[in-house]
Amino acid sequence: MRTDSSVVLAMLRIAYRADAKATTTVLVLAFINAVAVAATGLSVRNLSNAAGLGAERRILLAAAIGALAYALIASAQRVQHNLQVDLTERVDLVLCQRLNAMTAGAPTLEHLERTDFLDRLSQIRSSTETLAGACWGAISGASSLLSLGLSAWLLAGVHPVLCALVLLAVPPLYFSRRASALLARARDESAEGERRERRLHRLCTSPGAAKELRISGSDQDVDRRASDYWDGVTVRLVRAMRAASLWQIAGWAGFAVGYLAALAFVADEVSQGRGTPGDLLMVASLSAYLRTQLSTTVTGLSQLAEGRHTIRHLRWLQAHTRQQAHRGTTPAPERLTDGIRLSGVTFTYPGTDQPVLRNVDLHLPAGSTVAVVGINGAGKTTLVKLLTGMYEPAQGDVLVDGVPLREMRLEDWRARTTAAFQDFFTLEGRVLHTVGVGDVPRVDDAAAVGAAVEAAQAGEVVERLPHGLDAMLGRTFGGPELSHGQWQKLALSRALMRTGPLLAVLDEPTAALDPQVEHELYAQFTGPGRPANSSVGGITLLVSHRFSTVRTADLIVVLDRGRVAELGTHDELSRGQGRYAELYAAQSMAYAP
Ligand SMILES: Nc1ncnc2c1ncn2[C@@H]1O[C@H](COP(=O)(O)OP(=O)(O)OP(=O)(O)O)[C@@H](O)[C@H]1O
Repeated sequence: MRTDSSVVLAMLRIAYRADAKATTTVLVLAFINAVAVAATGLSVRNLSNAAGLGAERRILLAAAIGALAYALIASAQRVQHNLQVDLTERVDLVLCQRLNAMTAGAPTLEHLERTDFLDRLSQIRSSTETLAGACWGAISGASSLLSLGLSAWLLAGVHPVLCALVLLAVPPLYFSRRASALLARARDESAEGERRERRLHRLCTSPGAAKELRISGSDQDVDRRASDYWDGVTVRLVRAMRAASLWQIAGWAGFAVGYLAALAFVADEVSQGRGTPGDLLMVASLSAYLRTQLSTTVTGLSQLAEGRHTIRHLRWLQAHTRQQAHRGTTPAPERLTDGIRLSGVTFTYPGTDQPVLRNVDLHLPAGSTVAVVGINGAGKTTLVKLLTGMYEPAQGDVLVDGVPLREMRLEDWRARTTAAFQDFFTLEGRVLHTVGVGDVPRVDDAAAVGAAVEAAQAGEVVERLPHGLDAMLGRTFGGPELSHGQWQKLALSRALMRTGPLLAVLDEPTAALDPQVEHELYAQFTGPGRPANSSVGGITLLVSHRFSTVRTADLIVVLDRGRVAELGTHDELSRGQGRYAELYAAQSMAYAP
């Protein structure tokens, strides 16, 4: 009950802020509607009784009240409906904005990789409109209950037993509640299947994946698997809907029996001379309205139940993101003197039980270029995620000049870092913007963007475009589509936009580039043209599988199954008998004549 009222109040508050006049009008109209229904019943009775007596003035008065009540019901309902539709859209927009702010504003990545978070998010996304409309459902329900009360009072005037007609509301209301609970449970249980179905069907329709799927002939297989999930979801939902309909039919059947019994009872009373034909007409008229009112109440309550269900998910998301909030307050340093240290860092991804990094102790000296190497799944990217504050270690600390990252203002630290990843994103639109967002304050600074493009050896990509930095990119924006490698060059340019970062991460940012460009870029990243300026003690961290490209780094870290297996310069490590020497020899052999 408390949840119901809090849903209604929360939605009303948003609607009132969006349009105070419209919200107040809806509330007033709902009240008018409730009173007008009782007035029609009263008018029918008086009209019939006065006609029997031939009292002209009473007939006129009753007819005038009836006409006014009918007119009010018809017009108030229409206006109320139109206002509600408009307000629902506006509340829906506010809810979507809040949802986006909540998911995009969370400082870490954890929530985006948790399936329970994503399932709830997708359920809310598909129900924001219902949630936004839940308060109108409740208001219509309240208005109907008021008119129900007034009708009961009028019916009691005919015969006290007729008060019991109000009890006819109980079966439809009770059974509709059960039906709503059934549907909500089925939707929750279908969330996982829906997520998998969407993922697989998206795969079938994305051009990137479609190439491989067509060649291997597995498109039909993936489509069939997606369809199996779809069928599973549909069967479950249809079954729940059928059961819910049966509950609702049972409720209305109870109402119909009671309605007929009431009419028969009053007809009998009239035939025995204990009532007037007007009484019979009023009972028939009020009972018909009663059914409409009840139907509105049932729909309103179902909407409210769905809204309650959605808001529970919403509150869960809010609590989760609040819990994730980064509480660090220490400003990031202007320059590094000691560097970054990992002290006893252990990390396990949420929802898994195997640590990916285990008890890592590591010092990345200020002003150095550090290369991280290791086989697939060794934990290189995970290390990068911890250094950039995307996750917090379960144990141990990441210390920036002695200050734990969890105590530092994360937005400060992020403003002093830059990164390019192997799985970069393609931001379609103007080239200037695609690259410039790497340093938002200078997003429109053509000179800065031009310099970053040159540093990433992407000048040739831009020169070929019809309007250079002003050209539009991507089919969505009516521009040309670039090759994967060309997009990667622009992504690298984006990462080189920030000047003087304290940490510059290059996590396999050249995987799609030709070997010559890759070699030149790595020579630049480990030489004087490194992205992190050594005058502020900036650290350049390179992640690579190609040992030949990282040999000039000041320090090489070899990760193996989440542990630091070796540490040193290329000369030191290649002279030894360890993993680095072994992998380096294997790669060199592959290139030997
Ligand atoms: N979001 C995630 N949730 C759960 N486990 C993950 C997640 N991301 C990575 N892992 C696991 O963590 C381990 C290390 O992954 P990571 O991406 O850090 O390796 P890597 O050394 O960068 O590999 P690669 O060279 O293939 O890029 C892998 O075993 C992987 O399965």
